[in-house]
Amino acid sequence: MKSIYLTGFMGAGKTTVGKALGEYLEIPIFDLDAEIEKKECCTIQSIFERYGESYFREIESAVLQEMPTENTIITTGGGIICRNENRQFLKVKGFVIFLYASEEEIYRRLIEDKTRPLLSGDKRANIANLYNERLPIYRESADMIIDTTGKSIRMIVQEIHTCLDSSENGQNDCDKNI
Ligand SMILES: Nc1ncnc2c1ncn2[C@@H]1O[C@H](COP(=O)(O)OP(=O)(O)OP(=O)(O)O)[C@@H](O)[C@H]1O
Ligand SMILES: O=C(O)C1=C[C@@H](O)[C@@H](O)[C@H](O)C1
Ligand SMILES: [Mg+2]
Repeated sequence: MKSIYLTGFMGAGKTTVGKALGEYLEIPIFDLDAEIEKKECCTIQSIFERYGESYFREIESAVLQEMPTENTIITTGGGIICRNENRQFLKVKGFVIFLYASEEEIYRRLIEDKTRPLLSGDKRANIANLYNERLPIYRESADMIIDTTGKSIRMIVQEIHTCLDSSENGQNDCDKNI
């Protein structure tokens, strides 16, 4: 089985859902942000502060390509779909599940968060700008879309499981209209 890559905006729940999905499906899981921090011995925030976003994006692409491409769940960072190189990699190597959440819900989930460098400053405006810019790209690069808005982690995991089953049977009608 090709590895499953969870994509979506910051706060969509990739890391949280991915961990629960890995436990449920008994599949190993890697979180790209955590792998980057391990490799650089440094938090994402410090990487941005010390070296800037473009350096971070280089490391992110390199780490993406180091991850197992079979029988694994990879929870990506919210910006993985920004680079064409990454989108091509995901398209060829993986099965991509876009975890959607409404902009309002993203804001609610991240209201107290101080760890995401791209949201420092005017959080509401930064979310709005990035969200509108990225939403079509998440959609286009997805093999499956799951709406997480207002759902518990358990519900989302079960929905993904059901959708994966129907996708294996040649059907994929999960949240196509988002
Ligand atoms: N379905 C959900 N319902 C309520 N809260 C959620 C849900 N999913 C995630 N959260 C909360 O939102 C916050 C962000 O979740 P998480 O870190 O998993 O997002 P992420 O998609 O991995 O973000 P990033 O792109 O920055 O890595 C956490 O506090 C998490 O508990
Ligand atoms: O959406 C983004 O661009 C990011 C999301 C996080 O997962 C981290 O990868 C980093 O904060 C950048
Ligand atoms: Mg995450």
